[in-house]
Amino acid sequence: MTSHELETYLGFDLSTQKLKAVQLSYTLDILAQAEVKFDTDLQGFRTVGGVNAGSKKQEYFVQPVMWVKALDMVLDRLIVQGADLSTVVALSGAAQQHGSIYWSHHGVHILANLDPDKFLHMQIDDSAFTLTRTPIWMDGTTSKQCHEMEEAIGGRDEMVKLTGSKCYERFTGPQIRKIYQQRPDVYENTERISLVSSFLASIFLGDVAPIDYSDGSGMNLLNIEKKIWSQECLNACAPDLETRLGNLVSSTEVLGEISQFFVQRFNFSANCKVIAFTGDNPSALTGMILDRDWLVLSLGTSDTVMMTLQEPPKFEEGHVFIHPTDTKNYMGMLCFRNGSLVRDKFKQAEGNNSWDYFSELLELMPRGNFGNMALHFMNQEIIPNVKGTLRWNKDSSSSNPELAKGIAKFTSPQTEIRALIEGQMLHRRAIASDMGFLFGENTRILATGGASANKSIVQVMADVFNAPVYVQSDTEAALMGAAYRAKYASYLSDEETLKLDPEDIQSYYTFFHNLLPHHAQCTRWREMITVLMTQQQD
Ligand SMILES: Nc1ncnc2c1ncn2[C@@H]1O[C@H](COP(=O)(O)OP(=O)(O)O)[C@@H](O)[C@H]1O
Ligand SMILES: O=C(CO)[C@@H](O)[C@H](O)COP(=O)(O)O
Repeated sequence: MTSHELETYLGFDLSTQKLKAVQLSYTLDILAQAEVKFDTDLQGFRTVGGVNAGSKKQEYFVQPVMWVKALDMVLDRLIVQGADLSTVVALSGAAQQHGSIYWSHHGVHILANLDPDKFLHMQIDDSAFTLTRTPIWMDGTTSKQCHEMEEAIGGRDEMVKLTGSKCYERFTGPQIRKIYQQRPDVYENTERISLVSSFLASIFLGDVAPIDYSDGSGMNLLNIEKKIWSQECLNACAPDLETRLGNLVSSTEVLGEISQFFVQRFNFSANCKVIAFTGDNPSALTGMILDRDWLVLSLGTSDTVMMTLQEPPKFEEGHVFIHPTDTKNYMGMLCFRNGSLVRDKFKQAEGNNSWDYFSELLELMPRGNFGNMALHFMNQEIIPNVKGTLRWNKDSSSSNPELAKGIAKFTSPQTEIRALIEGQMLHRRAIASDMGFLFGENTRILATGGASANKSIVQVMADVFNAPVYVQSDTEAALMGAAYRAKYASYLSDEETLKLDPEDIQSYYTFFHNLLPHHAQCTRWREMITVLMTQQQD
């Protein structure tokens, strides 16, 4: 074994409910894994689903000290699992997007002066933060600030054009503005502001870490075409913000070497590199190792679509982030609220509360459902912003008053179920196309999330998207993506790579395919993938 082959990589994912860690070998096999669940492992913080609800409607926060304590624990658990951290050459991480952490002057000082004889949480305690209850992505209390920021820069279209998203309540810019307006003392005393991802990176680095382009795209503050902070948006948010945010970096940037604290307490090598941390959604895209032809369709509680785009679309209701591994490209993300919860309701109402029976009914009807169609937005949908149900049949046309009214109900449960699933898939396809995804011969769909276990639903997906569908059962793409980026960033910063002509430096996608040539598409997941469908004939 060469000395290179002994190298390992570490990835972290600080998601809403838990902190996870994985150590990968040189050949990307899992050596050790550990996790800390906030609700059960850190009960003192009284979280439900990883968060604390505030006294106001839509108010959600977390005490950042809980995350610090979770880091102490997850590293201990990794070691108990047999992890030898002295072999880690690079580490990176992912975290829930949009949350903001407010460092005090003391906090920044403490980061650089950690004592290896003490736990992290005994040093990075409440006094490290000017705000001890940090707003997270679930918080929806900033409608006023969203409106003000859009107004200030010339309207919603301008916000979408500059930052890739209209102002959303959970996005960091409106959240920071709320703190500036409602807690001016806190804002004044805040030395630096981190995202959850850069907060975690900061602890490893022993210094406040820069925000990366991809996660920074979820703030309504970053000009995604120029890859710089947008002065218009900063001005619309809060004064003297740029110095508090610091520089931006690419998501594969080497930030520096790990802090001495970790060398002495956990036996890391002093040369271990800390790579920029990013948001969990961009990190999930890197964990799947997909090229441009792939569309990810996650069928979880809500349905989420992710894609790579060459141009930033001016699309009001989606999110456009700078791509995490190819900064010339963009990542498009669409969220649909009426996903599994609607499918669950139909399973109960029409399918005897059984997925098997639901699937039988779905398969009873042919593709196209004899022209019977439906769209069910039981909750207010995000795209389009509507609520309600519309059913129609092959005789309905725009001149037909039945279309406007909608048909009350189809006559058979199988027609209902087929109309629901075909309607959902057609809707996702149409919006992905509006966002700029180019469907073609090479299109591949990667299905994930709870409902991707249902082969009848996946079959409809293949029919509607007219493309092969692959099912990914592993749900830890964000975590794996973090460890993969650690490896790729090590390659990019390796002396041999730095000598290469820029043309000869491998892209992220090529790098992983060359590394694991026996793995076809979706390298790391191959053993879990079943090709369920090839192209369908009409
Ligand atoms: N066999 C199945 N067929 C269709 N849907 C399923 C099946 N099994 C689970 N689901 C759906 O998966 C959903 C949960 O998906 P999951 O990805 O675990 O959610 P989360 O968003 O919480 O991660 C459930 O609400 C359920 O509707
Ligand atoms: O707000 C968003 C994306 O815009 C969420 O997806 C968060 O990034 C939280 O992710 P999880 O921890 O729940 O996976």
